[in-house]
Amino acid sequence: MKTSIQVNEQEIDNWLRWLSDYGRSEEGGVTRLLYDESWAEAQTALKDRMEQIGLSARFDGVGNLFGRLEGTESGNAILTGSHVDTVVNGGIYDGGFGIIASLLAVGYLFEKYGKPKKTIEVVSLCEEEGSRFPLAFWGSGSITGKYQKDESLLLFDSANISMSKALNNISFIPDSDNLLRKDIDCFIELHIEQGAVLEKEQKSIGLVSHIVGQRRFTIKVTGESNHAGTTPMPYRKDSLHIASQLIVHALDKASTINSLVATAGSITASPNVPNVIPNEVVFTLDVRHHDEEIIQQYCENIFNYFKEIGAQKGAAVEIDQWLDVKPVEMNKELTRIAEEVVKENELSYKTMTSGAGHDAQVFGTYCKTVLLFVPSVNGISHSPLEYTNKHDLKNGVTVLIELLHKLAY
Ligand SMILES: NC(=O)NC(NC(N)=O)C(=O)[O-]
Ligand SMILES: [Zn+2]
Ligand SMILES: [Zn+2]
Repeated sequence: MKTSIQVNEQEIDNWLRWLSDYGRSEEGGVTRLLYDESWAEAQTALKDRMEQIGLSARFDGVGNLFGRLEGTESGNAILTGSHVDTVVNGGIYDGGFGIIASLLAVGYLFEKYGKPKKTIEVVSLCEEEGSRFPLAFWGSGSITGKYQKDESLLLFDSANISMSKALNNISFIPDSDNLLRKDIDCFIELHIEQGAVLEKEQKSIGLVSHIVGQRRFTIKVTGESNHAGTTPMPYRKDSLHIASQLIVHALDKASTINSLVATAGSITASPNVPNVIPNEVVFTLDVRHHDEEIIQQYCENIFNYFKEIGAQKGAAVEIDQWLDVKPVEMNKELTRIAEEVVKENELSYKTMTSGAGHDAQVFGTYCKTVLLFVPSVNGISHSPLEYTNKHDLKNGVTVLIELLHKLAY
């Protein structure tokens, strides 16, 4: 039997477009990087929205924003939301949808049923993508104790601005210095799939059983600058030539391992001049698989090769790992309840693994966690072309409302 919940499709779309105006890029995407101006404006505007729907809103010391609807019974809070930051020129749904959906869901429940038994908190997590500083999941990582604030504040972005300076430049008032939350019952994240599986299989909802593990590295190859015309090929220590060989090896090797993916997404050469042999190349490597052992073997293998090539060519190869998130299984019981809701609403669904990283992965090792997907048109994400049909957004919000209703009322 279908339930009587009526969600207005247009309202979801309006709210998403409203949020995406903070950081709108020329290409029609969104760039909201941790602690930049658009980020600060978006969080402040979200705080106002929270207050408008009757939540008591507050920031913690790293800029996570919580909107709390106090329950009538004492006990730990149900947390629902996603991340407010984006990649550079990303889409409007990644992260934003989970926050907007949670606000709409909690607003709807409060209006229709009044106070819940269990406290519900909507969270707009400050950072997940790793787009500005060499760390990711800063929001969920701070709440769950994965990160120590003092150490992370010493990190620098590509413009050489420290995280501590970036944080000081924006004006939000944290309500306490305490980041770690010990009063969370469970975390619910609704997110776009960012892949094409649901669309291809014509399913409305994805129930995530596992999230892949992920490691990220920055690799620096130091060779020697010299004249591009007078230095014969055998005499060179060309850092870009060496880095290319390393990248090709890493990616070719990845292609031979089932389900493993590796990406060299960022590269800079110095001095980056046409007629100078580059003395230094810095590139990143992002490695993912659902089996930690396979990630481990792959990394050992390629980094041995990196060292060998470096030694052979007389160049230094430094490998700095700055992200390590393990593959995580979502909570079976919560996922079963979500499945029940999906079935009650006569929605088609698929149980699946997530190849993208999510805050749910960090919460997943800390408290009961469920991750739900709605389809992405053409599977496109991290792009201004990211899109989800309005009726799919609506299905997601409906499921979230009912799940929260079952858990909190
Ligand atoms: N859902 C995401 O887009 N997550 C991304 N960001 C992190 N931190 O994993 C990613 O790269 O998969
Ligand atoms: Zn993303
Ligand atoms: Zn995301």
